Amino acid sequence: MTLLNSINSPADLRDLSKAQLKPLADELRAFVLDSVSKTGGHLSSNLGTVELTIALHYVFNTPEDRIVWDVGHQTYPHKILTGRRDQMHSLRQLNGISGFPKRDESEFDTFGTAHSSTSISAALGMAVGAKLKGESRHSVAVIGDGSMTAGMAFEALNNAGVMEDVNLLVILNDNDMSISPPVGALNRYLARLMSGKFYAAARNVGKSVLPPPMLEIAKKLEEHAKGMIMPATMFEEFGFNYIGPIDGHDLDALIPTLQNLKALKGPQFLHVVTKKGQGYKLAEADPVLYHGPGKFNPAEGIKPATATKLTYTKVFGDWLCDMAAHDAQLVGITPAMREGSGMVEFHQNYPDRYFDVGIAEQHSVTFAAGLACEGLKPVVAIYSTFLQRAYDQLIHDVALQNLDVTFALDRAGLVGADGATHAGNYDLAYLRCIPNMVIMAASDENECRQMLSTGYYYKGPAAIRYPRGAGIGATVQKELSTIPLGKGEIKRQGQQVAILAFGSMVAPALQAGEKLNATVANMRFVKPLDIDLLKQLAQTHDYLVSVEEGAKMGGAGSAIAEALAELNITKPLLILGLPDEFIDHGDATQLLALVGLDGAGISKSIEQHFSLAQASIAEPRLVASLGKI
Ligand SMILES: Cc1ncc(C[n+]2csc(CCOP(=O)(O)OP(=O)(O)O)c2C)c(N)n1
Ligand SMILES: CC(=O)[C@@H](O)[C@H](O)COP(=O)(O)O
Ligand SMILES: [Mg+2]
Repeated sequence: MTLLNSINSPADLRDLSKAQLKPLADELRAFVLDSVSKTGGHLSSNLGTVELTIALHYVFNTPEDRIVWDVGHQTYPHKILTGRRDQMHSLRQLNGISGFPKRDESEFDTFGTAHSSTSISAALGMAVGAKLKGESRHSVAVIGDGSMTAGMAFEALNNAGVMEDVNLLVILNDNDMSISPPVGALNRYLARLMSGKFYAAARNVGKSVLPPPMLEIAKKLEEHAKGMIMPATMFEEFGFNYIGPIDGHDLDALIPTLQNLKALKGPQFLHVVTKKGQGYKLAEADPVLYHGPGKFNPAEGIKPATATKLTYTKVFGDWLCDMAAHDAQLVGITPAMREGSGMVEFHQNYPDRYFDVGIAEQHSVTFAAGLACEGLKPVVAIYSTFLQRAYDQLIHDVALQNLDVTFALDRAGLVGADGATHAGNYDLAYLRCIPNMVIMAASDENECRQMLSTGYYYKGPAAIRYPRGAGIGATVQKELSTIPLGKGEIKRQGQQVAILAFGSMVAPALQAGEKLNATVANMRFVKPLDIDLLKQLAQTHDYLVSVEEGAKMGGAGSAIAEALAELNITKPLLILGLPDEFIDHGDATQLLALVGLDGAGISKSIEQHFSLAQASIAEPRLVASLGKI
């Protein structure tokens, strides 16, 4: 690893000869594979951006020139070349480096990303910022073909295409893959562009050898010629100078092309073609499996899992198939997360009722609204964090019209290795204030299935939230039974303290309940809240505690506080949940313990808050004066 070890910043890279870049790429690719196999993380996309990363840092004067990586799951080569090689072992772990670009991690991470399709907007902002400040630096957005499908990318193209004198380069990294195979008309269009490869390649050869003044003339001639022999590309119609497609693994093509593009003014568009998983045969053959693997042995590849625990995602996927068999009106929608949302089987079994709409969360929700208008029963399977993108659609298109759409909200709460960008911490707060919404939080696998049926049969918008990964190991019944709307249940009867727990917090609340001899209620519904149960618990206990795996501000605890105020009940209430700060990556169990949301943390908070340690829990009268109904 001699070359790679000598690169501690892109300045070192720029000291290398062009001949050294290919061997460097080989070392970098081997390093990425070795490193990800030890930590887990996004693999296929990173193997595919090795040469592009080298070429960008070689040609552009980073960090003065800005590179904005879309999503940022493909930035491991970038991290390695920008001084973080020795920290890769800590990737996505507590106190380690992030799996995505982060502005406070490195000056080379010009923009924090992880939710897709933001790069062109951000790079355009930087390009206009440079222009307004009289600076001549370049801004480059690198966006994948999957991420290109989102409306936001087109909003940015639309804006950028009329800015004639900005130093903006958009690079489309086309590997003909999203996480799963790409979908939609854009994908079909890009394939058509690829089939015009010969013409495009011929153009590029001319462009890559000509000096800038000649290039301008060549461009004019080419435009003239194109007008006669073939239509301009869509990107040219948007006002960009389109170059490509070129081979994104060929440094001899990438470097001169980037050098030439750097010399041109105005919005430039480079279409590069790469292979997801490049250089590691197993990932090339199955880029889906190797998109975001856990640890594995690269010599053997990922082994089929033996007797893995049932995940909530699988509970949803099974329920979807069963409900689809039961009700022909059911249609399932995913914004580009077929595997992550557990919809592979549904896709296989019900191809005509399965809709992968691409990375288009906003569209997915309004599309569901339209289907509901026609009497169909749409189920939108979406990660809690990605539903944030479709907030107006949820309010304006679904809830306001009280349309019958079921939202299966996966990855609710802390997600672990992906960190703050992907944490589903806000759904309870942002959903709760929307009229007509029913909101449920599953405390175990069987309840998740029951809640999905309950939400499905509720005639209006309903959301069921459940966490990433496995549950507590509850047996899932086969029938499609429901639970009574707006009704919680008491799981443990204690005294003095009543813990009102939501979803994933029921299990640790029960542990705390054992320690404190507290009553524990599984509230089940954040909306409608079980007011009768709340009143009963307030009447029979001295202290109330709410606990949720979500932002404390505006969440389920706030709902309880509001309800108590409306009922004119004065009772000490401790609200436990996630603090008002972004929580970085790390193991989810570890993170929950750190924020005090494990059994020990919950009981400790209760003891401290109500000074229960000093006052014996067996003698409740000693502390009862703190509050009364
Ligand atoms: C708004 C949003 N929706 C969904 C995702 C999940 N996601 C992450 S990467 C990805 C596929 C992106 O495809 P592409 O941009 O082509 O990159 P590739 O994985 O092919 O390198 C998806 C759907 C996301 N990060 N952001
Ligand atoms: C980059 C991205 O957004 C996805 O790849 C995400 O990391 C998947 O998360 P899960 O592993 O929870 O499905
Ligand atoms: Mg792609």
